[in-house]
Amino acid sequence: GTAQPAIKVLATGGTIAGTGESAGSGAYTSARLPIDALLDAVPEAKKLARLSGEQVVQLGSQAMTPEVWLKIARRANELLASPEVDGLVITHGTDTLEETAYFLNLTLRSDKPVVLVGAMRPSTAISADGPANLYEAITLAASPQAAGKGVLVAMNDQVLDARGVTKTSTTSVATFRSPNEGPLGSVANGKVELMRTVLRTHTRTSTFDVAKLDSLPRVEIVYGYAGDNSAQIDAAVKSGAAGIVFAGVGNGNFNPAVEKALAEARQKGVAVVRSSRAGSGRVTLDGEVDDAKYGFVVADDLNPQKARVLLMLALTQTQDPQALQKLFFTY
Ligand SMILES: NC(=O)C[C@H](N)C(=O)O
Repeated sequence: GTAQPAIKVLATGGTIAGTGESAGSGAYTSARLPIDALLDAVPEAKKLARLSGEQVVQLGSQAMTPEVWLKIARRANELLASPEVDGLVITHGTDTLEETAYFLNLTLRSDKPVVLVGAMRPSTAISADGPANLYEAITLAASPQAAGKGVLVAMNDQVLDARGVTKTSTTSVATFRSPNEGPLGSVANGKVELMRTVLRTHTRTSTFDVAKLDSLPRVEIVYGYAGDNSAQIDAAVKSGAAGIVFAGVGNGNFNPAVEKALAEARQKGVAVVRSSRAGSGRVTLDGEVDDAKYGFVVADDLNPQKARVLLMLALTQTQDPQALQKLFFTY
C-alpha cells in the first residue's frame, strides 16, 4: 500500500502536558511532560502516521509571546518546506491557542495540514482529554481533507478553523467554538468529516512574511464599558503603542470620552481598530461610528485578540487606514 504520511508533532506546553498531585483535584501545573510522553499516551496513532516529536518551547500558553509565535512560525515553515514532512500537529495550551493558531494561519507558507491541539484537563486527571484530542489531531493532520484549509484546531471531536475559533469556557472540555460560522466538521473514531471550507486568505497565499521579522509592532487591547473614562487608551498611547484594538460595546461602539481619546491617538499616528466585546457578530462600517472621519478600521468578525494578531502583522506592511481596512476584509 501507500506509505503512511509523515506527521511531525511540535510541542509547546499547556495543560495537555500538565500534571497534578491527584487525579480528582483541580490543582495542577501545565507544561511538564515532554513530547515523547504525550506520544506514548496514544500508541494507536502510530497506525495512522509515521510520527516524530519535537519540543519547541515548554510553557503554559498564558505565558505565550509574539517572540515565541515567530519562533514557532519559523520552525514550522522549515519543516513544511521539507519533502520529509506531510503535515504538522502543534500541541498548545488552550488559553491563547486561538491567537497562535491565527498567527500561524497568516504566516505559514504551505498547503500541508497544520493542526493545533490542547486539552482542558491535565494528563493525570480522571478522563484526561489530551490523549483523545491528540489522536484526533493526528488523524486530521494525516487526512488529505485537511490540506489547503489553513491552520485547523482539533478539540473534543470538532474541527475548527484558526480564524473563527475561540475559547468560550474556562473549564469545559467543549470550550472551543466558532461563534460566527460554526465548526468545519468533525474528527472522531479515526474519521474526518469536513462539511465546509475556508474562503478568507491564509497560509500559502498570505502576504505576511515572518522570515525577515525579529519582532512585531506593539498593539494594545482596550476593553470598553459603561462609564469608560478613556484612561487605558491614554496609557496605551503614552506607552508608545503602534496600534490599539478597542473591544467596544455592541457594534464596536464607545462613549464621547473614548471617541475623543481614540481621535487623539489617530492624530499621533496610532492605528485604531474597532472590535467588540460582544463575543460574536461583526463590527460594521455602516453602524453608528464615522470611521472615515478619524481613519478608524473595523475588525469585521475578528474578536479583539484575533484583531490584535492581524493588526500586528498588518502594521509591518502599512499604516494607511484604507490599506489596513482592506487587510481586515481579506484575512
Ligand atoms: N487548558 C490549558 O491548556 C490552560 C493552560 N493555562 C494553558 O493555556 O496553557
